[in-house]
Amino acid sequence: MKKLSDILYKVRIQSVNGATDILVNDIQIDSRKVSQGSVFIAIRGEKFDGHDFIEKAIGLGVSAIVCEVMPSTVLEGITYIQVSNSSEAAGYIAHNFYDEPSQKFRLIGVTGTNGKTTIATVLFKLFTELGYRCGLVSTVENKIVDKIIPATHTTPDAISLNALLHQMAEENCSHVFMECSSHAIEQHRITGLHFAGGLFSNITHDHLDYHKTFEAYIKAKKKFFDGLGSDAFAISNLDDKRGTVMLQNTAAKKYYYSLKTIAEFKGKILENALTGLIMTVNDKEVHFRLIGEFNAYNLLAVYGTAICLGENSEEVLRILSMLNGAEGRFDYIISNTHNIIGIVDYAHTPDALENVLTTIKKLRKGYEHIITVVGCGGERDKTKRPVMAQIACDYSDKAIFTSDNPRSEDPAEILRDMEAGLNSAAKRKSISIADRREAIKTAVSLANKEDIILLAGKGHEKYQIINGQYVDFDDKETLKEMFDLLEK
Ligand SMILES: CC(=O)N[C@H]1[C@@H](OP(=O)(O)OP(=O)(O)OC[C@H]2O[C@@H](n3ccc(=O)[nH]c3=O)[C@H](O)[C@@H]2O)O[C@H](CO)[C@@H](O)[C@@H]1O[C@H](C)C(=O)N[C@@H](C)C(=O)N[C@H](CCC(=O)O)C(=O)O
Ligand SMILES: Nc1ncnc2c1ncn2[C@@H]1O[C@H](COP(=O)(O)OP(=O)(O)OP(=O)(O)O)[C@@H](O)[C@H]1O
Ligand SMILES: N[C@H](CCC[C@H](N)C(=O)O)C(=O)O
Ligand SMILES: [Mg+2]
Repeated sequence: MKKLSDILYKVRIQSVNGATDILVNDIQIDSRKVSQGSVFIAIRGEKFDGHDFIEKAIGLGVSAIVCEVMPSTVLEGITYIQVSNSSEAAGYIAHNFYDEPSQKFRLIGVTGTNGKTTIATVLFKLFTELGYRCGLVSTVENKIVDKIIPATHTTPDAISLNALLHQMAEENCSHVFMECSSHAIEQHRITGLHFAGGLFSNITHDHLDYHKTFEAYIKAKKKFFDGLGSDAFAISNLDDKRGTVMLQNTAAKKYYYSLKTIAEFKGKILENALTGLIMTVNDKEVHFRLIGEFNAYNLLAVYGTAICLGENSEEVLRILSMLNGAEGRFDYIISNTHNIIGIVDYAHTPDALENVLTTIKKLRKGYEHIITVVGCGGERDKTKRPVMAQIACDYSDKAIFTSDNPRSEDPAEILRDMEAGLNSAAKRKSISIADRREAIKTAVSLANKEDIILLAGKGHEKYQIINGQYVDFDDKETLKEMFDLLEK
């Protein structure tokens, strides 16, 4: 139970109708979840306007309403708080309601188009190895020390997020590493949180269906750094065109990492192979298990964070050199006798697919063939289908088109969309096999010694959504199974 007036701390209130010294036992942004004694915060969304559900929420017994527009009739016994921005209010209210969890540990936020999951996960692993009790909020999963809590979003809504952070505080976590998606920043899911540090990876064209323009997308990311306090640190990528703009107006102490120029955290790649990266980090030579230039950046971001958090440089590099990356992010296995390299990657956009295939091309010795297995999700942007199919063919010797969560769509129809518009060279290189298991089996059977197979799009996912049903499926396990068959 909390006193309503206490949880309104920092909220920009415009008017109040009713008593604020009442006790409330729950806060909700969804009218379907309210109960007796809840506070219902009405938010205008993409599909619905929470204000339309105020009456329904009152019917279910809520004690207070937080809204931007007062309803035309206000009821006796209900407290109405009119605020200038309900989403922002939800951020503050949730943080207050859950006892300001972010004040109880060091919270580090990671933002950028690519690399968030990798950076946050590697930080979690590093600090766990250093002996701390840690929390993780990420696309793949949320973790409280060793307990896994399934993730529904990259960054959950303000209420779920603060409830999760509260549990982390209860479990005595000292460090929490969290991905901050641009959607989350824009929708105030992280408003009210106290960050000890913020990290920027990079920014490329993405999510423009939501943010509309690239400038708006950049602004959304920058807002995160603008909101950091003077007691925080901010670490940015100096090699990214927007790296300095991100930190332009932050009150936090600024640091940069770079592979190209002088920076606080400076790296230089000495060797970049499928067996790992050899690079210098502030002049110290280290071998890492993570591969690819992009991971050299991720490692510098992680290293910089550890130093800003006061850790010992030698110890940090020693542990980092032993760590693997995040599940399903350039995750690879090698078949025993034939040395076929199988890479599982979450690349599910044209940009990410091109990125991962370019990296593979750079890392291979030259003679190995690349076989790519890829599909496109149902009920998702249809324009990416032919583009991803063409990219797969352009960068591979053979492409196998298959299913990646057709959801309610006909898999054959999605495959036809992928095939449409392929140039003739691409057509010759590609085949379509709707069953993903069969597609992987075919890829393995087509591979010669030391060839490289890329399974793109599903990464860490443990399911395939077909006809709206979740069916167990795991790219990496399936690949292992096929490799084992090969050995027999
Ligand atoms: C586009 C987007 O981000 N949508 C998020 C947004 O939903 P919305 O704006 O559509 O909300 P809405 O359905 O219109 O409803 C408005 C309000 O009315 C309420 N409502 C609605 C119906 C009802 O009966 N009663 C009721 O009270 C809703 O609870 C909500 O508060 O607010 C919801 C609650 O916080 C989110 O769950 C939802 O995420 C949707 C499911 C989603 O797919 N989001 C993706 C795009 C997303 O957030 N992705 C990023 C990662 C992106 C990346 O980097 O890849 C993430 O952080 O996960
Ligand atoms: N620093 C980086 N720069 C460019 N690409 C990267 C970087 N780090 C990882 N990648 C690649 O980008 C993709 C996404 O990586 P990751 O999951 O770490 O990022 P993310 O920002 O969490 O993405 P998402 O928004 O999809 O959750 C992967 O395909 C990975 O191979
Ligand atoms: N956050 C993305 C992930 C897509 C992953 C891919 N495997 C698919 O299902 O299309 C989405 O839901 O659009
Ligand atoms: Mg992520």
